[in-house]
Amino acid sequence: MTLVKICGVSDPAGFDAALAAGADMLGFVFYPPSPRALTPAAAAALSSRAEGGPLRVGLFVDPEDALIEAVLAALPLGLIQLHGAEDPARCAAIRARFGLPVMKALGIAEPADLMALADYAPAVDRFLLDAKPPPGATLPGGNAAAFDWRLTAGRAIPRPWLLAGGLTPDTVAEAIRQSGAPGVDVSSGVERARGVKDPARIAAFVAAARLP
Ligand SMILES: O=C(O)c1ccccc1N[C@@H]1O[C@H](COP(=O)(O)O)[C@@H](O)[C@H]1O
Repeated sequence: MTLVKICGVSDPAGFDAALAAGADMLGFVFYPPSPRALTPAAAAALSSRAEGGPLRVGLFVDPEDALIEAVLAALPLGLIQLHGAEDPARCAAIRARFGLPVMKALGIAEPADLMALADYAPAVDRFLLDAKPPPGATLPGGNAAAFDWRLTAGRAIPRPWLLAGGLTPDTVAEAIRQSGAPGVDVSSGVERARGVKDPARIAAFVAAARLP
């Protein structure tokens, strides 16, 4: 079954909808410039709405250790997503220091971009393959931009991976078919306004991703 991550959950309605829809992973953004950013305390309050359930993922962009420490003091995470310019050594250091699996996001626009996967593979547990930020974008992700899904078709990706970037309830099934992705991640495509999750779109996205 396709793994589904709903990212940028920032209010109770979005959290409850992702839970009810059966998402596998929930992403909390700890990157202040994002419209989806949470404080550690706000994320802890949201996360405590349910025991167990989806894996809680902390999304960071070139974080200082102190930020990760502050987040982990407030709530447990199951996975650290690194969505900045962290190199393999930094990924390995974060994984070792915090004893948590790491998912590295990489921007993909052309076949050559997939060559970086081999360098990162020993240092990380998962990959998230996203579009590169479009010109003028101020965030490194969460821009509703897609890359050519055929770039990963038939490619051996050296870690479990999620496809991200511009996915929506209407496109996710075709994206999975074209890319061969074993999992998907979405933020903008399940929002009714930038940074505001839409429960109906979350339900529709998870259902569409799980279609046979
Ligand atoms: O969502 C954000 O605000 C964000 C900020 C900084 C880095 C990454 C971010 N989001 C990640 O980007 C992917 C793709 O987003 P979208 O679906 O195209 O909007 C998202 O799944 C998050 O993992």
